Amino acid sequence: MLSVSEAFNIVLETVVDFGTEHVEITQANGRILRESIIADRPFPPFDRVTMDGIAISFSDYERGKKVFNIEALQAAGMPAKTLRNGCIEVMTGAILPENTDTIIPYEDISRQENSFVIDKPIKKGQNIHLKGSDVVIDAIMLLPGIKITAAEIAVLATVGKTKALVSRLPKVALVATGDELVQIDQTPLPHQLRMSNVFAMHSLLLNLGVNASIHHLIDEKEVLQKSFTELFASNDMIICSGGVSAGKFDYIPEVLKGLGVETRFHKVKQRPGKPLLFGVSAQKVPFFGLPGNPVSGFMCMCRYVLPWIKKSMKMNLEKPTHAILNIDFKFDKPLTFFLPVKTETSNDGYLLADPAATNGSGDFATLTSANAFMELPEDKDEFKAGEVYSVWFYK
Ligand SMILES: Nc1nc2c(c(=O)[nH]1)N[C@H]1C(S)=C(S)[C@@H](COP(=O)(O)OP(=O)(O)OC[C@H]3O[C@@H](n4cnc5c(N)ncnc54)[C@H](O)[C@@H]3O)O[C@H]1N2
Ligand code: MOO
Repeated sequence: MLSVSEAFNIVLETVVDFGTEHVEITQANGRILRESIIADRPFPPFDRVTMDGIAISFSDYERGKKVFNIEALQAAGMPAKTLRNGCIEVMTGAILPENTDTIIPYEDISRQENSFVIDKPIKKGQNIHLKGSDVVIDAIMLLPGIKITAAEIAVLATVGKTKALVSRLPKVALVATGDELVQIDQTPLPHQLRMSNVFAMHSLLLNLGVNASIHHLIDEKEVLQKSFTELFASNDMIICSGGVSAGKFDYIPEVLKGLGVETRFHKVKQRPGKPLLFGVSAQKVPFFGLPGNPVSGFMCMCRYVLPWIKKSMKMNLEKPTHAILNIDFKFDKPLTFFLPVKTETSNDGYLLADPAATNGSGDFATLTSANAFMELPEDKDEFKAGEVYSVWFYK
C-alpha cells in the first residue's frame, strides 16, 4: 500500500492543462493568471507631489530665502507648470512643476498676502514620490501562476488590461454513489441518508472558483457503467464519493476496469481515507474515487483533489502550513493520521492546533468546529504537545 506522499506524488504526476481563456477584469478575481504583466510606464509615471502645499527650488532656500511669491497653482491632472523664482502651490497627486525639487506642506508654512513664509526646517527633495521609484518601465509586475486578488487587479487596471489571460476552469462531475442516499430536499426513511458529501465537496471546489455538476448513481453495475461512460466523455475530471471499499456493492473499481480506466492506486496508508482510489481514463480524464465516509472524502479533497486542480490550473502551489500540536495525542496504527484541528494564533504569534473531539470518519458534524486537518506521520504512535506538523486548511 502506498504512503500519503507516494500517493500524492502519483496524483501530481498526472496533472493536465485545462487551457486558458480571457476574462474581463471584473470577473478575474480568484482566477489563475497565465500571462506576464509588464509595466507599460514607470510607476509612478511622473514625479508625484505627495503633500498639499508649495513647490520650491531648494537652492533658493539654501541661499537664505524664506518668503516665496505665489506664481501659480498646480493641481492633480494639470500638465506641469514652470517655476520662475517664487513658489507654486501644489496639490497631492500633481506632477512636480518644472524647476522645483522640494515640497513643503501647508502645515509648515504661513501665508502673507501673496506669499508663503517657510516656518520650519526643510530637506531637499522632501515629499516627492519619484518617477519610476516603485517600478521601472518594462519591468515584470505579475508572473503567470499567481492567484488574482484585489492587489493584482489594481496592477492589471493600471497597465490598461481590460481582460486577463487566465486558466480555464475545469468541468467537474461530482458523483454520489449508494442506494441509501436521497436528495437533500427529501425526507429520508429510517435506513436512508441525505447525500451531504457531494455538497461539501462542491463547496470546497467553489473555494477555487470551480463549479461542478452533481449526480447520484445507484449501486448497479450497468447504471454505473453507462453513466460513467457519459461523464468521462463530457468532463475534465470526475470526483466520486463511495463504493471503493470491500463491500458487496462497492462496484467502482470493477466498473472502472471495464471502462478502460487505469487505476494508478487503490488504498493509501492513511486514516481516514484508506480506500482512496485514483485512476486515469484513456483520454487522460482523472477519476478520484473518494471513500464514502464523509470525513474521509472531505480530507481526501483537501489533501489530494484540490492540489491536483490547483496544479492543473498552473497555480503556484503554496508550501504547506505548519502548526504546533497543543495537547498530546496517540494513534498507534502504521498509518498517517489526519486529525481534525482548530487552529488559533497565540498571543506570542505561534499557530496552535487543538484537536476537535470526533467520533471518527462518519462524524462530519465535527468538521464545523475544526478548520484544518493536521497530518500526523505514520512512523510515530505518540504525538506530544509542542511538536510541529503540517496542516491542511479547509476554512
Ligand atoms: N471490510 C472492509 N470494510 C470497510 C473498509 C475496508 O477496508 N474493509 N474500509 C472502511 C473505510 S476506511 C471506509 S472510509 C468506508 C468507505 O467505503 P466506501 O467508499 O465503499 O463508501 P460507502 O460504503 O458507499 O459509504 C460509506 C459510508 O458513507 C456514507 N456515504 C456515502 N456517500 C455519502 C454521501 N454522498 N453523503 C453522505 N454520506 C455518504 C454511506 O452511507 C456509508 O455510511 O468503508 C469502510 N469499510
Ligand atoms: O477512510 Mo475510512 O474513513 O478510514 O473510515
